[in-house]
Amino acid sequence: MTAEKSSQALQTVYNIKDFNLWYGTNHALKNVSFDINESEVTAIIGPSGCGKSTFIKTLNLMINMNPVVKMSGDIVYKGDSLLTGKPDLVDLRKKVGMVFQKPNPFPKSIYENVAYGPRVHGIKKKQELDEIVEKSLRDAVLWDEVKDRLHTNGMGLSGGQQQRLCIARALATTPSVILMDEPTSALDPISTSKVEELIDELRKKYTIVIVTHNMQQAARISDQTAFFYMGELMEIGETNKIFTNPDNPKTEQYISGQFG
Ligand SMILES: Nc1ncnc2c1ncn2[C@@H]1O[C@H](COP(=O)(O)OP(=O)(O)OP(=O)(O)O)[C@@H](O)[C@H]1O
Repeated sequence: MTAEKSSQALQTVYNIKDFNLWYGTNHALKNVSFDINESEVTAIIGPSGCGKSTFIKTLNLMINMNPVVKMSGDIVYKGDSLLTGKPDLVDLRKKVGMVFQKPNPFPKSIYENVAYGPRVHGIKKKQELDEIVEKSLRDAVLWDEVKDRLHTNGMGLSGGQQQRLCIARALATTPSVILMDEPTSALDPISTSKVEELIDELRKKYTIVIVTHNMQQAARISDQTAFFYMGELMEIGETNKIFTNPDNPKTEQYISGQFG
């Protein structure tokens, strides 16, 4: 957390209130409450099965694709309830982009991967699409590597480049939030550090929520860290504090590698 950020009043992007989620009878998230602020990186950490992926998939309601899921409490996104309101899912996913664990470019050209979202949202003019593609690829720090081969297949890029292409694809619809579910776990160390540098750039303009198993990564890149354990939010706080002086003994045990 940078000093200048902590001194500003940050807007709340998500207000999560007493949120519960069940897969059938499996109570996967229990009474989770916390806020996610604009222009911050929030890291979600915790052992396997604690509900990290489930939680991040609720933030753009991707979780609704699973018919056995039931939810209670609320997740309020910029003042609108995602549970009791009637959110327009196309619009929500335009504003809340998502990047997954394994890079998943479409089997199309680099250009088409990035232009796809804006086209779906009604942008047809070639010049406008060209500008969006260039800007998104620049913002994803991929432009220089691909500008001479925009019309070759995105699947032909390296894993790390593919992940930055997926980030460019998410940026192309001008979201305000980017959700990242273990975005570097399939990448080599060099690609990982490139994506981490990119996250450090993106934090200036976007609110980022990242699930990670890598605690050094959470400590390096996030402003606040939420530690989940068996579906409960055990502790949330400023990242420095969570990693140096957590309040909850379970957090201490997890970050010191005693389980997980
Ligand atoms: N599609 C699903 N159907 C039924 N239960 C599920 C489903 N997805 C997850 N669960 C259950 O919900 C709980 C939380 O799983 P989730 O995948 O969110 O944890 P996680 O912390 O992301 O784990 P990992 O770190 O291993 O990815 C687990 O008990 C899991 O078995």
